[in-house]
Amino acid sequence: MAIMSRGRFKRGGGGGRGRGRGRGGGGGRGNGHRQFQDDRLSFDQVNKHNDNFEKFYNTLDIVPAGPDRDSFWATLRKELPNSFRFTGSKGHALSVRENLVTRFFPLIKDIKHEGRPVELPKQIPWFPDGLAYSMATPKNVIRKYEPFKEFQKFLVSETGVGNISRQEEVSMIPPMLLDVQPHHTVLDLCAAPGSKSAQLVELIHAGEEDRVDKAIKLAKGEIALSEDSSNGQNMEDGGRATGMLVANDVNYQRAQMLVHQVKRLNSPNLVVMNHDATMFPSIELPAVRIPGQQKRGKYLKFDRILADVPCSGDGTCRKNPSIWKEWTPQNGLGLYLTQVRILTRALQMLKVGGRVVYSTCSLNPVENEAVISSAIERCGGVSKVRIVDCSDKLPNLKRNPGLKDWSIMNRQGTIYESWPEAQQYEDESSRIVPGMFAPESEENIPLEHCMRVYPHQQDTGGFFIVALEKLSEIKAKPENQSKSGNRNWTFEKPDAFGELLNEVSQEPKEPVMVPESANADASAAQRSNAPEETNGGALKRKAVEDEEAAAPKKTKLEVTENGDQIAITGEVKDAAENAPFEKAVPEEAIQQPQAPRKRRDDSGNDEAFKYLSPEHPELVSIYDFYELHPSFPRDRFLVRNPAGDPVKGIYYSSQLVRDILITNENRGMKFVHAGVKMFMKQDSQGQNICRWRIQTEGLPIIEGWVGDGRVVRLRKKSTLRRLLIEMFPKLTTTKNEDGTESGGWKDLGEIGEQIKDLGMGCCVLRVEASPDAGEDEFKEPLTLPLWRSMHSVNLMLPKEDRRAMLLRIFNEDTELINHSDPKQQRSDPKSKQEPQGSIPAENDASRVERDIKNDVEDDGLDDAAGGAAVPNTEDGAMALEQDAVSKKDAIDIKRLEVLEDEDRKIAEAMPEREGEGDDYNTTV
Ligand SMILES: C[S@@+](CC[C@H](N)C(=O)[O-])C[C@H]1O[C@@H](n2cnc3c(N)ncnc32)[C@H](O)[C@@H]1O
Repeated sequence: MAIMSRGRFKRGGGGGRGRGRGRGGGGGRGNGHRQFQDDRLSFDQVNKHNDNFEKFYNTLDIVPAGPDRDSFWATLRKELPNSFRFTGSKGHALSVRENLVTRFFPLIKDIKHEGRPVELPKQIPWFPDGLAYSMATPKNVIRKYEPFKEFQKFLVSETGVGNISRQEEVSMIPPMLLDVQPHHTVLDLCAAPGSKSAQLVELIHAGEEDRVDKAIKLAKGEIALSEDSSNGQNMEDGGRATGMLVANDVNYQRAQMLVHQVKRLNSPNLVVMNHDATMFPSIELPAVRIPGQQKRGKYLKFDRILADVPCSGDGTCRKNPSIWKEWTPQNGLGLYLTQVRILTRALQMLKVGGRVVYSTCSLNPVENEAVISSAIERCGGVSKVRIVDCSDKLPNLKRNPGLKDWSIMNRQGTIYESWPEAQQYEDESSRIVPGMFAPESEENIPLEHCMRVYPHQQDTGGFFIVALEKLSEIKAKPENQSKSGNRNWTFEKPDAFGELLNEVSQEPKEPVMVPESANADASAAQRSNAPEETNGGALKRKAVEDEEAAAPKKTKLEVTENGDQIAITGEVKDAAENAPFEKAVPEEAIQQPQAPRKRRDDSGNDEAFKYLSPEHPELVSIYDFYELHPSFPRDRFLVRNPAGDPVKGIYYSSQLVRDILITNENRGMKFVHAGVKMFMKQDSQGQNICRWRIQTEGLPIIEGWVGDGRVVRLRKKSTLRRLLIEMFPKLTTTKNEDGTESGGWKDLGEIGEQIKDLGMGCCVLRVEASPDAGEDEFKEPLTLPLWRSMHSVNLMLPKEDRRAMLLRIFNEDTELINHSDPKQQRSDPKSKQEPQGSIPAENDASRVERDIKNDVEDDGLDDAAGGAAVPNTEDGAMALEQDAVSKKDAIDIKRLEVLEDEDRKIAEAMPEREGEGDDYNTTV
């Protein structure tokens, strides 16, 4: 039986707040059958013909005429299969997969749809370890066709807790070609809605669970140093991943969706930003002292960058059939310049030796090969930027090489073979420029190393992917001197003298630097900037000035018509003014109408990120109560209010994220998310109770370092089952006639004694596992937060998560019993027995209610909690809060569904193509 692991890094937490509703979940929505028919009809009814679309790609001969081409068009006219992958550590992912195969394959095998037996999900042959599946039955059918109900429930619930990620098959390719390592600094420039960011975060945390386990055992002296055959693993920083993902999107609304998506990954190594990628600001690193010179900062360079750029998306017409009606050549032409700018900026911000993967879900060479050759030209040619030959990567992925030659179609449908031909007929206002055509042969750009994935090759959407490596420092040409911006451009061989000068000017100017202070071992940041080969190595390094450093402009506050104060960064305004064509930068990026409800500081940040001193008394009380091991880092706790006080929540981030947030404070950077919620304030009566309870989100990160005094160990499934079904089971025993005691803690199996002796407050429930587990035991470990009240104990899980776990572990759809609910207590005859001693109201209900309301408001949960009856015990209030969190998730997911499912909403979020008729460029 697969269950959630105790993973340090786990989507949805270590078994906690699963969001069992998943995007596009649809489970539980009424009216399913009618809806099901409607959706199917709309796909079938769309006219899937467009003369220009077909003429353009047939003329380009992207697929040779004959059966191949017929199959290409026929596949494009069919609905897209449903695909998903298993996530988390490999062992864990394999066990969830086993669940799919053993429990659901037999069910699916018997389903008939449209008179034919349904095909079982098939392993995607190119995806590593057989951990991704594709299923011919479209998503809509699975969502709404009654016989799939159980399978859909499984998909939704496993997606919710992060065991499964539902993602288009082709969308899984770009992150796989980035070759991400746990120490890498990674930037996802156009990240919303975030499916590739999720994959990248997983790759950064790959193997972390094992490394941290080992580091904990070492720190606690449970294994000797000699036993630690680290197998070449980097055990730096307690085995934690030292890398970072910066996930960015220019569109505020979509950046918020991105936050929602990636927040669930509970990664302390993640930052979400909201900038225009064409002029993404340079991120400053902490200053270091240079002997005899002034302090100076330097700029973060990335090991890996994903540029999954906005595109016309014609490879997605299986999912977005209205592309058939709306395709025009303008779509691709209009996006070219933005795409070149994004890729050029990516190359500037890349480390030498680092890698950019550029991808689109468009088939149009103007958005693909032309962008690659134009960006390489702008950055100094093939001696500076190399196209990586990935033909030996993902060996089972069928693909075509990139095009070496192509033609351009103008707005009227006229096709040009070359720039001189276009120049003859196109007027000054035309968008067509020399860079849109195939490069000159002297440029020697091996475009065949690009990768084209066509829909008929493995029954997917269409996709373009290429990996680029930076060979040396670059100085990008001004746009008006390059083929993407100069209509009179002609190829000139980079002259050797100019090259030399260029290289000399790029030479590191600085002597060897040393960290500013011992604490400037704060040099996660410095290590992060070390060249690829030496990363993770010495602290001493040479400073490389980022000549292309783009400083974010200071934020200016302007007042809108309705009186709201909004922040306008000069930088975004510049982006708008220099926009390659109208609407290149979404209106809302300039004047963000839905800008955050609370502007919390003057820097333009939606959020304040203030780090606490490791000696802060509240933190000290936490270390003491939870007996936190001294090896757990104490300088990475932050709060999210401008005053920097631990009022409601304490968050945790990685060291590099901390360095970056601190150094870039008040630089006009738009950080919209960072940090994992680790502790929440809980006002509790009773002495010696820590007022900070561990949050499910942060539990996997800290649980291994919590001292034995706050850990309860559970071995039996039956014990967990009881804790899942019963909320707040009483601990007080009942005296029997023969003088013995029963009930209460005595009914809690192997954890009874432990709980009885445990001081009140929050603790860690560690579910122990063994590979040769018996019937009533676990094969995989699991960790959950538990609350010990004076007279009861309770898993801190919302009801929905309890139900999802009961379903997953016990295959049970059981009613929950809430012992803190007076109504349920009345109807439960057991609860009428007089317990030993009286049970006073456990706490001051109004104070707890206020705490919870505050928490709720802090997280924007006010609506979710509104109207719910407030119970009159602390227990009940806690349950209310858990449910409120769960409802808030449901609301977020609803929002996400609306964004994803409604074409119009996506169109609004894709304003660069607004009015151009093509709104679909997401491949999720
Ligand atoms: C193809 S989608 C990205 C899909 C995403 N990588 C994923 O896997 O979920 C393109 C994204 O680029 C964003 N975008 C458009 N122009 C941008 C710009 N100039 N800078 C940054 N992001 C931009 C859009 O808002 C959109 O979310």
